[in-house]
Amino acid sequence: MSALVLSESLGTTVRQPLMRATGVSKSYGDTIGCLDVSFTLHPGEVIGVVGESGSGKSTLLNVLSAQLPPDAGTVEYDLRHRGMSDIFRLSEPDRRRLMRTDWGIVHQNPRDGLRMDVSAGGNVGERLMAIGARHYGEIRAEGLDWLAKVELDASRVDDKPKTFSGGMQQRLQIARNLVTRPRLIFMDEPTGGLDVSVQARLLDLLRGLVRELGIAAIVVTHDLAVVRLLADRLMVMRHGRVVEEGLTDQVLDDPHHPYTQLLVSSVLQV
Ligand SMILES: Nc1ncnc2c1ncn2[C@@H]1O[C@H](COP(=O)(O)OP(=O)(O)OP(=O)(O)O)[C@@H](O)[C@H]1O
Repeated sequence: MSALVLSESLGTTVRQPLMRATGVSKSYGDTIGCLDVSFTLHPGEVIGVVGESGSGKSTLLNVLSAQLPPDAGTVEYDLRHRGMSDIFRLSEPDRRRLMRTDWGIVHQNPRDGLRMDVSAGGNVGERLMAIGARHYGEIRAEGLDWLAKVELDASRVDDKPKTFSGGMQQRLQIARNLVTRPRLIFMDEPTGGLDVSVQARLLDLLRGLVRELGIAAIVVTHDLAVVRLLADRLMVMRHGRVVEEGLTDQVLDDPHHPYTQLLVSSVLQV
């Protein structure tokens, strides 16, 4: 009997999953996006999804974040007042509320996650208003607090993100996502397209915030350095399937599947 089942039968505390994917598959005509993916994510846990271009990472992330319905399989999420629920069986307003209040999505391109014609403070503040905040002074104070957390100068609060550098935009996108204290964030290549030195600082910042706030995250990247730093667990994808999974350090230091061995060795050769 597994430890989990044993503890359940003994009535002791069992960690409730935050998200559970079961047999998730999605194809585009004859092309496989992802195939039969199953995993469980616990509160505060960070899972990295790696694999080469076209392996199905973005497809999986889009299904998990309710942006793309799967052809088969289920994605369940621990809703605050309803417990584990299939996200694709929720009504549209319920799903929108979940995405607005409990989830965040950090896009690779900050332009996809920010409103470029709204001030930096407004970008953060409007997320608070979307969950019911109304007091202007408090919203502005919280906005300034979050700009400081992501190391943006308070003097830029009224500037529009289109006047920011790529790294600054990405930090603002992170503030906009985290200000509502989501329980889960989805990140697609969060440091893609940034200079190496900017990437390192951003990763440090992200890691600190995710740990401090105890947020769970699913991070999709082809960059093993990103998951080494951020992820507790790894899933390695190839041709839409998960070919290997486990604790990040274990998978990267002692890869079992030949494809993972190739991925790891190709990075070491660089
Ligand atoms: N909208 C689409 N229409 C048709 N095929 C698609 C579509 N999106 C993805 N695919 C195909 O599905 C497969 C998986 O693509 P996906 O974008 O999920 O991979 P990925 O690992 O995220 O790649 P990348 O790292 O390049 O973003 C690929 O063969 C891709 O060509």
